[in-house]
Amino acid sequence: MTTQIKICGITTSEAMSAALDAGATHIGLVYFEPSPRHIALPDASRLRAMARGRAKAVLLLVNADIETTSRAIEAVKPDVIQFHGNETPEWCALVSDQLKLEVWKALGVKDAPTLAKSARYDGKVDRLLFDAPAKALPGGTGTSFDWSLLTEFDHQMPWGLAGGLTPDNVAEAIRQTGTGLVDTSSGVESAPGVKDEAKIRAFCEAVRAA
Ligand SMILES: O=C(O)c1ccccc1NCC(=O)[C@H](O)[C@H](O)COP(=O)(O)O
Repeated sequence: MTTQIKICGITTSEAMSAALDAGATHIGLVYFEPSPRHIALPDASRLRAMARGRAKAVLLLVNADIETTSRAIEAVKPDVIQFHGNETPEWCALVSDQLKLEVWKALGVKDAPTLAKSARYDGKVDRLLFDAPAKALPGGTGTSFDWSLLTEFDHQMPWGLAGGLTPDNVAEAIRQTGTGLVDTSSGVESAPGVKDEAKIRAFCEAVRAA
């Protein structure tokens, strides 16, 4: 099975071109001001247009209110909304039903009980994205969690793996977890928020070789 690749936190057309040319299947655009990867809506819309027909555009929001959520979706017209805060299953389902968008929910995995709680989202979202627990920010932390928790988990719905993935460890992550989608941000950067085109290429090559 081909592993899907999400390169998250794209903020420039150069990084977008590098990710698309390297074969990313999903591009993440972060709309969350505290993040070093935050992007204004007009820029997100312009980058989103570059991805059209080549990769799915994933718009990330964190605990955004209804007005912000609607405004961001209207401006960017993403293929997928990724909720990366404390959004409830009911909120995710509402957005999915009303806006007819693919909805993902990211969850920070601390231990087996926190993973078990992800069942609340079964049937309410299209995919769960298992990430490292929040630090100063809820995502883009550059840290991994204990992948063995996933191998023991009874997955009931599509899911992906995020958190500290790099060109050097992604093959092992795929081997250990059997994930069908990997997501990286810090692991393909030279500094927080600055994407490194060579690392993007290396990451995608490592996934295909896994
Ligand atoms: O990337 C961010 O700055 C960010 C900030 C707030 C919420 C989510 C954020 N990123 C979400 C992602 O999907 C990242 O790719 C994921 O958390 C993995 O990040 P990393 O560990 O840096 O590879």
